[in-house]
Amino acid sequence: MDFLTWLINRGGQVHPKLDLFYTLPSGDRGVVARSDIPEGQLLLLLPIDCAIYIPTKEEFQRHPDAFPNAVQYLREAHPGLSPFLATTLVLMSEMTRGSTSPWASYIATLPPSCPDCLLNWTDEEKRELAGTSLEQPGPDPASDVYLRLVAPILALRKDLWPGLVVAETVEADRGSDPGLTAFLRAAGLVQSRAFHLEAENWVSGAKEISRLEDGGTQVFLLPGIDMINHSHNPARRNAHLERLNLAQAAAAKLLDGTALAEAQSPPTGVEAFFVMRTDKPIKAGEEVLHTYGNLSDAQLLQTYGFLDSEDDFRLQTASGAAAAASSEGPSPKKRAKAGDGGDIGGGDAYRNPYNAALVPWTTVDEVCRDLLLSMDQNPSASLQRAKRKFLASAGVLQSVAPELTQFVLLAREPLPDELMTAVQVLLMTGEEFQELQREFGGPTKLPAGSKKVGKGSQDGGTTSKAAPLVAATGAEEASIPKLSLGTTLLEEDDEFAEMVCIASLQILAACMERYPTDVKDDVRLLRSPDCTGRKRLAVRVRLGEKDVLHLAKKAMVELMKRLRAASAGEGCQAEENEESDDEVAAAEAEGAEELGRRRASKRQRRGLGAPPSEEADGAEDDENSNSADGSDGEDGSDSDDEAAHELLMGSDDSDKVGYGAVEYDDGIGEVHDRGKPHEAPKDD
Ligand SMILES: C[S@@+](CC[C@H](N)C(=O)[O-])C[C@H]1O[C@@H](n2cnc3c(N)ncnc32)[C@H](O)[C@@H]1O
Repeated sequence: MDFLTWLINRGGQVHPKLDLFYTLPSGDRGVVARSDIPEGQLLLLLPIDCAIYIPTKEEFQRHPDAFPNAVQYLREAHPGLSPFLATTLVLMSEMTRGSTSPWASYIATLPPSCPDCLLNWTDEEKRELAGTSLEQPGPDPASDVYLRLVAPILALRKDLWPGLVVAETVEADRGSDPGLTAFLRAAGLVQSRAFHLEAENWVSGAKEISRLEDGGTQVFLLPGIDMINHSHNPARRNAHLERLNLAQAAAAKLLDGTALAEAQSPPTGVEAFFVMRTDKPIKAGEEVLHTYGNLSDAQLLQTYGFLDSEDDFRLQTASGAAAAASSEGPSPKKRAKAGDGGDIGGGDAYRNPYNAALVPWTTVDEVCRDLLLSMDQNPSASLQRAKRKFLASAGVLQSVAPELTQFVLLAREPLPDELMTAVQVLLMTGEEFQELQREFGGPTKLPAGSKKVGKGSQDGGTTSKAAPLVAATGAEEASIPKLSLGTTLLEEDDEFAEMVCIASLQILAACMERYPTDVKDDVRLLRSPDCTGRKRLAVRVRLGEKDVLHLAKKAMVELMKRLRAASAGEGCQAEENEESDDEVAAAEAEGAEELGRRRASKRQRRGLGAPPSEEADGAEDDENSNSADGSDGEDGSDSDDEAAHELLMGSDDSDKVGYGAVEYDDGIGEVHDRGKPHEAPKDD
């Protein structure tokens, strides 16, 4: 049966003017309007029983027979399996059932593979990603997950995956193992095509909804709807996806004329609908596009195997022409100086505003310790431990395995407050740290007068004056307040501020060093006509990360200049200053020893949050400057009854895989760890 007939027989709808399987000039497939389609029109409607997904316990208990046998088995025998892996196994099951599968018509529409997904990259190709957040040290994660988690399940219930030969070891040649080959194809398809209910995604900053009770975000393979491509560019996007319950769909008269409307009662399990509608008029020949989320280049590459068009990310020109995507570009004067193209890359520069760079806690810790050592301070191991524990309990580091925390720097927020807070705490003397702990009063007690704020709406806390001491984690429901030092202490103590700025610049420099190529090499490569395919994708990912580090460095220099100006009483506006690489370099080269000598005489700083006082400074000069050891430092909308859910695409198991994996360790899902103490800025 052809796909459209299958869909309509099952109560689905497709706009008659849509070509679902159009071959685009790029060779990829996409959905295109055959003739003009007005705004607000229904493009596709899909009853939920057409989707392949793992139901919640409640959904499953309501209609256990409405789901395929593989779903029943996995729900009952492997409830702890990540939704990503479980959905992959269900898809594999339907694929191996061939024409007997109720999804055979859908499966026939699927591409043979997701060509550039990282799962398909050779080791040599992956080496181009060295130093980036996509670098995968250690064994191939897909083969590892297959052997560890998937193969034993396949072997136990051969009837659910008929005809699949399961090897006990993975051959060096991946292609020679049919079980692994089938798994890689299904995993790539789920990764590049599945939707989750609203991104619980640090890049988009969206809310967490629709999770399975064992953790992990539900993912849905949505036949037909998954033919629609992504665009990051709001000017090109023209459609969006919603999930409606039965009453909502009926009220909107969406079911009129469908097989469902004629049925006396809907088939069991059909309690929701996925609906794709036009946001604006679509012209004949135009491609239907929606967004898979506000994703960094690394996320797009890892999950979907492509990057957005460079044209969509072109930075503003000196003449002031609007950038397609960047919401905050440098001033025209600065752009002109940078070659009309922004920070790195010269005149042809572009920037994905959702790009990110990761700064590992271990680098932050090491740089701060080395800086203190160079200043003749030797922070004891117990003080270091106490600080780490405190930062974890105060929400600055992830609570599970805080040492695996990676701070997320975004192009739009290059100096996250969590990083600045961590650096400040690490550079505090033992007395200062004790005082901070006393004032903070532990992770659940707010100091009097402090207030909870959602950080996402702030300016990133990097240059804001007198940031509140305690900020909530950003989510409305967050109950644990989070330590946020802002720049108050830096404004009060210029030498401490210098230490923090120098350490931060050294941290950024250390992160830049982990890439085997420098920015100039990458820019040169991108300009070369030979840099195509996967190599170009890799170069763009690493250049995007370096760009974020570079932005962070610039922001740090701005902060340093502003603090120095404020300290000198000039009231100078840092924004007006023209920074240069020389100044950045000079800031980095600042002698820590000299700073240490100056600071040693003022070790006992005034109380946290207290107003600056000359007497206090004078008194401090006579105090013993040795640091003491610190004390221990212990010291929705998922309901079907609600309005339509916004949906974003993605096999969002990312809090379970990749960095700092906690509950699941699939190792092959998305790259970014939601456990990171980072709250992304809201989408525009
Ligand atoms: C959900 S599928 C979309 C349908 C897909 N084009 C097909 O032929 O089946 C996602 C995949 O489409 C491709 N894709 C989507 N948006 C794209 C874009 N803006 N540029 C390039 N490829 C894109 C990528 O291969 C991605 O993994």
